[in-house]
Amino acid sequence: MEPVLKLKDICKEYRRGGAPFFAVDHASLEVEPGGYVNIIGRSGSGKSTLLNIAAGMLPPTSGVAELGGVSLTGKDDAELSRIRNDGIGFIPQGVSALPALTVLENVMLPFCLYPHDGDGEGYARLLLDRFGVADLADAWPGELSGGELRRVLIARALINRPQIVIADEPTSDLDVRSTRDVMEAFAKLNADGTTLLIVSHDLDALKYGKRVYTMSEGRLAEGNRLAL
Ligand SMILES: Nc1ncnc2c1ncn2[C@@H]1O[C@H](COP(=O)(O)OP(=O)(O)OP(=O)(O)O)[C@@H](O)[C@H]1O
Repeated sequence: MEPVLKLKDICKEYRRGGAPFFAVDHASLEVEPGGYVNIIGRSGSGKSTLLNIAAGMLPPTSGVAELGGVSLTGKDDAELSRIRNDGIGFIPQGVSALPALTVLENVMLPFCLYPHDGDGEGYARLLLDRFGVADLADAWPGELSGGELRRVLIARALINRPQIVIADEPTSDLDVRSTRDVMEAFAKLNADGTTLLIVSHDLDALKYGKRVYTMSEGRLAEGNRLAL
C-alpha cells in the first residue's frame, strides 16, 4: 500500500558560529494509511525541524518529502499552500489559534481559505462536538483552558479531511488530565482511520501509538532508543 507520507533521505543543514551542522541528518520515514507514528527525542535533537519538513512548512536541504505520492519539494508557494491546506492537518508547537476569531471561526479558517464544497460550519460544529468542546463555539481562544484549546486545534486540523494529521508536542504545556483527554482524542481519531504523526517528549504518549522512532542529533532510528 502506498504510504501517506514518505520522507526519503532528508537533510537540513544550518550554521552555528559559522560552522555548518545537520539539524536533520539523512532521515527516512514512511507512514502507512491508518498509521500512528510517534517521534521522540531529547530537546534539540531535530524533531521539530523534521516535522516542519514533513508538513511542507520548511524545505529540506536535500532529500524528498512526499504526501500521497506527490512531492512537497520543488513546488511554488501557491501550490504548496494548497497541498498543505487540504492534505495536511498540522498542529504546530505552542498556541496557534487566532485570538480575534471565535473558536468556530478558527476551526473553519482552513475551510474558508480556499473554495470547498460542503457544509464547513456544520462539519466544524460536529468536530467540536466530537472533542467535547461544542459549547465553546462562540468563545474566544483566550477564554479557553490549554486542554480545551488543544482540542479546538485538533478540530481545526481535521476540517478539510486531510490525508494525515501532524502534531508537534501537542501536550507539552498541559496538565495530566488534559494530556490524557488530548491523547485519547488522538487515539479515537486513529481508531476511526485518521493517519497520525506526532512528536512528543513524553514517553507516556507511546502507549497510544503504533510505531515509534527516536531522533538523536538529527538521526532518526526506529524504536524507543531513549529507554536504552
Ligand atoms: N533556523 C535555525 N537556524 C539555526 N539552527 C537551528 C534553526 N532551527 C533549529 N536549529 C537548531 O537545530 C537543532 C534542532 O532543533 P529542533 O527545534 O528541530 O529540535 P527539537 O528536537 O524539536 O527540540 P525541542 O524538543 O526542544 O523542541 C537545534 O540544535 C536547534 O538549535
